[in-house]
Amino acid sequence: MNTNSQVHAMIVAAGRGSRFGASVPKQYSILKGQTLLQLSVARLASSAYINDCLLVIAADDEIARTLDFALPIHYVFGGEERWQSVQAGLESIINVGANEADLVLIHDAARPAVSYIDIDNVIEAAMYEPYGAILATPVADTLKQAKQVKSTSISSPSFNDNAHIYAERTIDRTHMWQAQTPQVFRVGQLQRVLAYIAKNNLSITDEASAFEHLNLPIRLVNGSRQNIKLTYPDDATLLAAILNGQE
Ligand SMILES: Nc1ccn([C@@H]2O[C@H](COP(=O)(O)OP(=O)(O)OP(=O)(O)O)[C@@H](O)[C@H]2O)c(=O)n1
Ligand SMILES: C[C@](O)(CO)[C@H](O)COP(=O)(O)O
Repeated sequence: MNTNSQVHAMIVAAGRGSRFGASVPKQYSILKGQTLLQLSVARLASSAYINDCLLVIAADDEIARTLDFALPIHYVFGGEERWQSVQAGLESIINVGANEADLVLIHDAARPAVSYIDIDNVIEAAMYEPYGAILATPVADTLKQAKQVKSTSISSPSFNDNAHIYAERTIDRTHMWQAQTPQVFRVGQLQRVLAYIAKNNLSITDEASAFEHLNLPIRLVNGSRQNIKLTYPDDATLLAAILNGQE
């Protein structure tokens, strides 16, 4: 196993942040005086394995290039789906000479609280893997599978008058983990599995899923529960508290 592979880092930042609902894409929300994107680049910069970073941005992004970053930056335009943004970034990395056995690290711009320890842990784990490794954390809460039921009773004003959500069943959480980023893969292997996703018109929400479609093993590295993704409005308060606590 090539345990001294070069690491090519990319941050995916081409999303719209629709669930967060801000006036600008959430990666440009300000916390502790910087955008989430700048904070996430700074976290990658804390790793000795990472010396520059590819930013995958939207074609109409007018903010990224106005910002200062803690690493030398290159840019590429993303796609409609997150995995297509990753694929665009990967093709750019390959086009500038990445080897098949090199490692590519993919991180969400929306996860600025990742620790350098976790970054180095997942990189070092991937160096001993033929396909890759991702940060993840065991599910802590009881998991419910939900179902929507049209309401027949007098609806409470706080509920949608047409339907309520009910618990259908509980999912055994014994072996359930929540995936995070960074996710780190062999360049050539990620290129192959994303081509499979595209060819078969499949939908995935993380790159590890593409390997799972082909029954290829991706190692889970236990990461901090502080590595949350800014997704919904009330995540901002939690993320600010986490960042303050990490000082
Ligand atoms: N087509 C896309 C979609 C998402 N992302 C990036 O992937 C990360 C995680 O995705 P998510 O949290 O879903 O971000 P958004 O897609 O922006 O959020 P939403 O689904 O609420 O619109 C974010 O940093 C986002 O910028 C991307 O680069 N390209
Ligand atoms: C990649 C990811 O952050 C792992 O949990 C997550 O899948 C991103 O999903 P999103 O719907 O694009 O936020």
